[in-house]
Amino acid sequence: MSQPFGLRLADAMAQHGPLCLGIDPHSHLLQSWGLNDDPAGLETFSKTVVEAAATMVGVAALKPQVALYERFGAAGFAVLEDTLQFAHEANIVTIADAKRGDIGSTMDGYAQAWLADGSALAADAVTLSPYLGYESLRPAIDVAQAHNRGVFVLALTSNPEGASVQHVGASDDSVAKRIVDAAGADNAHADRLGSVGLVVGATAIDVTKTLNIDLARANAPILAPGYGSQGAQASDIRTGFGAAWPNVLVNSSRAILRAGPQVADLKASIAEAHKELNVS
Ligand SMILES: O=C(O)c1cc(=O)[nH]c(=O)n1[C@@H]1O[C@H](COP(=O)(O)O)[C@@H](O)[C@H]1O
Repeated sequence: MSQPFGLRLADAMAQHGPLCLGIDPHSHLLQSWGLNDDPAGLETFSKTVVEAAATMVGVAALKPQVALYERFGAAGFAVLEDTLQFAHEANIVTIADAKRGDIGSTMDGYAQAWLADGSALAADAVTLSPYLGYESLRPAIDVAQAHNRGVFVLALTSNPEGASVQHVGASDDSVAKRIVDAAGADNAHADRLGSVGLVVGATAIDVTKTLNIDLARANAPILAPGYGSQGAQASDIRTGFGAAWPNVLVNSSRAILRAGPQVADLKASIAEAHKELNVS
């Protein structure tokens, strides 16, 4: 990769808008597409989604959900490798949603798998969980920077259970605020947009105000899941993120994927989300 991840993502968002399409091959979706819930079905599903995204304007990034490949063991990982490669050849930014987090010494192993050149599983970025301590992620942040790749660190997740950990510390010193500040420090010297991203659920935007979190200052790409199936509305997301909105990548998975299996129907569903989210 010749440019830092943050710049590459900013370019993709300038070209395509703020939509990230999640590739979440749930068993029930494979079934509704008329596919078997097996590695062959997984492959057809994944390739169809990449094909739809690759042949239109509107998808800034693809985010395969690793757990839904991992459930098929080695065969699932082989399909994930091919899917990442297919997206790469189509010039689409990829985010492996693996939510990894470990003590520093073994975190490097995950970093080598998801972020190092030459690894078949390497994506443009990977999601990370900082709940063993933000600094335990340092090996992955370093590998990402060295290879012009990126990370998205969970700060305020879209699920209701996240509050019991992430809101601790209340208004001025919450756990989530510390994560956002730490990412901001890592992005301080980046041009335009840093490569240490944050995950802030589209369903959790209001909390950023009660916790006095200034997302725009972090200079971070912000992955915002929760649009579509989890109920967040496009206009509320745009308003809610305020000054940080230009950095926000809004994920939608099931709400778009259920339009399949025809590529044309998927494209229509992507176009609808793109239109809803796009301010221009
Ligand atoms: O890291 C994520 O992508 C993520 C973080 C979060 O807080 N909430 C969340 O829903 N996600 C992921 O985003 C996707 C949401 O899928 P849909 O609800 O089907 O749009 C799933 O792959 C989730 O694992």
